[in-house]
Amino acid sequence: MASSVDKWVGFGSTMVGFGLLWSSLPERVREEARDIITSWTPMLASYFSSYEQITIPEYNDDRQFQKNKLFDVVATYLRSRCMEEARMLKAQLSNDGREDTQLSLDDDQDVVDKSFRGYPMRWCLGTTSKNPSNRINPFPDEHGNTVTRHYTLVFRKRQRQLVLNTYLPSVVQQGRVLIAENQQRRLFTNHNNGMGGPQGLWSHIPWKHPATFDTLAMDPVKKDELIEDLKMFQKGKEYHHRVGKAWKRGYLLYGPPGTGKSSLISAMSHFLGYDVYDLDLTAAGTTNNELRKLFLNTTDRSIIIIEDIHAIRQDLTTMFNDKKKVTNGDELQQLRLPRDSWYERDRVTLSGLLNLIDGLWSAFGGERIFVLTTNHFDQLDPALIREGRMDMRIEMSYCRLEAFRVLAGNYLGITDHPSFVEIGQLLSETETTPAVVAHNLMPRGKRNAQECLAGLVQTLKKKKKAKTETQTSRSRGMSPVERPTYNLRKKKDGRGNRS
Ligand SMILES: Nc1ncnc2c1ncn2[C@@H]1O[C@H](COP(=O)(O)OP(=O)(O)OP(=O)(O)O)[C@@H](O)[C@H]1O
Ligand SMILES: [Mg+2]
Repeated sequence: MASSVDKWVGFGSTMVGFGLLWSSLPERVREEARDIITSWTPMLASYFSSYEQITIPEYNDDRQFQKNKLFDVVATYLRSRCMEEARMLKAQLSNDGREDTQLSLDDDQDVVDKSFRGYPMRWCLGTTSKNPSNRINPFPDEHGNTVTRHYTLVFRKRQRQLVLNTYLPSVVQQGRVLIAENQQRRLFTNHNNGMGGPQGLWSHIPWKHPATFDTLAMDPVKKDELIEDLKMFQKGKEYHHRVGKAWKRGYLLYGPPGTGKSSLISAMSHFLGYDVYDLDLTAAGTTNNELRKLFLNTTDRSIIIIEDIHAIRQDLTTMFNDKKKVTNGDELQQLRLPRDSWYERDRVTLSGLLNLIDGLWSAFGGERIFVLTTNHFDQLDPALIREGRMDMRIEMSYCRLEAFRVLAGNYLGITDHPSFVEIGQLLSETETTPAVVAHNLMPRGKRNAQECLAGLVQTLKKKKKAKTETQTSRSRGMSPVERPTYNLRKKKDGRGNRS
């Protein structure tokens, strides 16, 4: 039996023989052999290794430098789950207008996510330096190469199916929720932004409206019902898919000015973590075609609002009806509309709008909410509000005691006071909007809570008196404007005599 020393001697002479053979080969053959060995090495290594890896590059493709959304989702997930054990961190101010410091992993930092059923998932943030394939090179290193970052997830081979089917989808889901929670909401508008190109269809500013469901004064039953509905909608991806319905929902908010329709939209946006798109159909140049483009350029998880829909309906219907009457250029001139735009396809029409809300186009993307608002429910076209198109109609009405308690809590920090009984009674006898109540509760100068409440009582009493007077004049068949004139005449005639 050969000793171990003999084995090593045999191995050494084989290697020497191989070395001599290698050096006797021509340079070209050696280069080719080197290339083949280099290309086979990772394959062989992965064949024998018990680990696998998935790489998530920061950019989808180095020609366009389009950001890979998954990269941001993973970064956010790791930031919240695995930061504690990381030794090398980077800090920056968040770029959404807030002043928070944001920590993230530094390049080449490894972390292990232990939250997945006890299986260690190793993540590493690495960098790649490549020769740019074209002239665009936004991130050059000192050699002119393109430097980009990527996350690598390393896991055991036998966990492959588990990672692909369960772990990664859960990282994506949690990362998206965290992004939504942390992100500053944005308010988009299509109104006269004056910017060209597809990026310019919408311009946006940070969404700063402070109203939330906690500060919103409305019927508590209706509020709870709406919150439940929103929760169901958010969780409804599977459901909508199963029943073959686009994952979208329509809400119609109606009620007098100052009853909180816009405040409710703000509360919905904060609750869901969605951006808001304020779609102004009367903005210059908005046509059916433009409307589709605008819609295609909204993101998932967004609220698309169309305010004062009753006014839009009138515009649309008027245009639609007038079109049938118009036969020549002179009539177009009379209507003062540009000649070129006087074709249905060049205008926003009711059918164009309905197609967007409920037709084929509405199925584009997912998790979108349409909110239409109006002060004149009775003027709406039935087609616009038919069942199924607007899933929920929410009436925002005048302020009553329950809603008042919320406002008193917001503005004065109190939820009960002896004057609440009288205020509740006066509110039920008048048509007072939450906006008017809120205005009266605003501490002006050195007014304390007691004085604010007393001021509100005075305002409500005046409103009640005015209402009673109006009702009395109506019952006598006179308008309140006529009454003073009548009284004057009654006092004196033209010559100064009493009549
Ligand atoms: N229900 C409410 N809860 C809390 N605050 C309210 C409510 N309604 C009105 N307000 C107060 O009045 C202001 C105006 O309300 P908001 O803009 O939401 O009314 P709106 O119904 O959208 O009115 P409009 O029909 O004129 O657009 C709000 O900024 C808020 O201060
Ligand atoms: Mg409003």
